[in-house]
Amino acid sequence: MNSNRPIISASQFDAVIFDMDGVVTQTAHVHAAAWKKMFDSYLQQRSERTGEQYEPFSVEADYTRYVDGKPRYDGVRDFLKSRGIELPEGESGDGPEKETICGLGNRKNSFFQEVLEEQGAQRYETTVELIEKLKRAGIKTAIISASKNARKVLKAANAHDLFDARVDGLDAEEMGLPGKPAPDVFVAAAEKLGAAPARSVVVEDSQSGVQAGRAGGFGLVIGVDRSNQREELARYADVVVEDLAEVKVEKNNQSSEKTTDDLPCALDRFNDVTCRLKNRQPAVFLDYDGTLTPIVDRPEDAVITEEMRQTVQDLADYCTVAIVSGRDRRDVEQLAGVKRIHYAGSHGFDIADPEGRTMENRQGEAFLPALDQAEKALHERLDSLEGAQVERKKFAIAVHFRRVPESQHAQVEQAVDEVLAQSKDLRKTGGKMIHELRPDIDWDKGRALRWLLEKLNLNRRDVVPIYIGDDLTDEDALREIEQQGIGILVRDEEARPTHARYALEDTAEVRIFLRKLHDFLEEREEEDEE
Ligand SMILES: O=P(O)(O)OC[C@H]1O[C@H](O[C@H]2O[C@H](CO)[C@@H](O)[C@H](O)[C@H]2O)[C@H](O)[C@@H](O)[C@@H]1O
Repeated sequence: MNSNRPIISASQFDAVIFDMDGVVTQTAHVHAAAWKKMFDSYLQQRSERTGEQYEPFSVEADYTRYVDGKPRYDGVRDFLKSRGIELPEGESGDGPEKETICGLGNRKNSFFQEVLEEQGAQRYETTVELIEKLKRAGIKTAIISASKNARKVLKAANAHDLFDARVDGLDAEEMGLPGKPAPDVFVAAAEKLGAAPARSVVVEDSQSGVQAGRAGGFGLVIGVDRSNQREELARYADVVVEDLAEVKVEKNNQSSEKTTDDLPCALDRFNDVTCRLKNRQPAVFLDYDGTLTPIVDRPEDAVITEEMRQTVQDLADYCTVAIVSGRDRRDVEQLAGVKRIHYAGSHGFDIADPEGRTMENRQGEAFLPALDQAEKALHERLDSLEGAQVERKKFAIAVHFRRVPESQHAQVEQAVDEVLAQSKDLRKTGGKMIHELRPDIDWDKGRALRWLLEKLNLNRRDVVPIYIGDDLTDEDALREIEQQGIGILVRDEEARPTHARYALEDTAEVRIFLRKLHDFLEEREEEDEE
């Protein structure tokens, strides 16, 4: 069993759509018995008439070879050919008594229905267990099938009551839906459940089925490999399992309830990350302080290690990378020293492209006079206070109190509040041992991230934004990509609510994660080139 099990999380998905045959029900033995009954009786009649002897239908040898998975009439034709028999095609309306390809096919179908009634069908109990877990997690389920016998099969397998919605062969005919690999039946099932395809999962055991799931823009496509076709399924599936017992279900951890302590480790779940990246490209957004460098006493001492710098630089060869910092853009550009990437400074008010050209985003300019005034007033009040540090960024001012004795922290805050009171254009935000004054407009790291995605034409289904950050201001960005992307928090000792999905413990783990991501993308590109 795969130790990196795929996860269906209620925070990410509203619905799961199951294919019937091979995923929920096991009807191969029913089909095999019906084929045998039909072919053997036909061969017997023919022998009596012609005097020729024919080898009867063998379930072991002939089923997979001539009829399994094939449209009904193709199966009849191919098996008869193996016995040296050729028959006219006939028409789909031919009665079961007719000696035509269609007639014998229809005879098999009526035997199938008889055998189904006599012997029943079986269901995969691990699939049923998964459906029950999904229900408990509040995730809706639907069943789809191309078969016009689906209702009978489900009833025979005692699986007819398991689902919230159904789109089978009869429904598809009535609705005029094309079959797989067209995605229409899956999309219709999602619609019946009131779920968007992007927030729905498709579970399929056939190649045309996973292809349909991918074509429909479903958020996750799980291939179930029942017949040794892992590679073929993996062409379109995000993940392939041998059995649905491998799939985990996570109940909804509403962001407001979820805390940093609840997050699984992004390194342990790296397989989930690569699953999300199947046929998609990441766009990586990185915070600086606390993420690429450990937090230190003085902001000017937060120097990136050469190893980290090189890792980010290498990653930038394979995907879009941006450093999104609260620092002044030029300051963080210099400290990070990574070339040919995007930089967003002052919490996203100041953005430059990989050539260092400022990107058009002029919202902060109007606030420069207010910031200049506030900077002056803060220096007047705080320069004499031991340990206090006023850090001017182009579009924000940080007041650091990490080195101020705790007994004087209130004094720092009071000074900041007094300066704030003098300006109607600024607002106060917090961070790690800092107070910040920023333009009082609806702009933050999250808005900047969205702006960059739009600007770089990365706001697409085949792009997965990944954001890594540690501070409160990073939550704006983590919230922005909560559904669409992968948010990773660099954890602190103290737990707090978060919009991240995974956690890393420190900057060393951030580097390992980024290196693994680089290696994954590099390997994938090499494989694509082969
Ligand atoms: O968005 P970021 O890149 O994480 O920037 C947030 C703030 O980081 C810096 O301050 C923090 O790191 C300092 C150095 O480790 C530390 O001394 C301070 O206590 C932290 O708050 C930076 O100086 C600020 O301008 C950024 O807003």
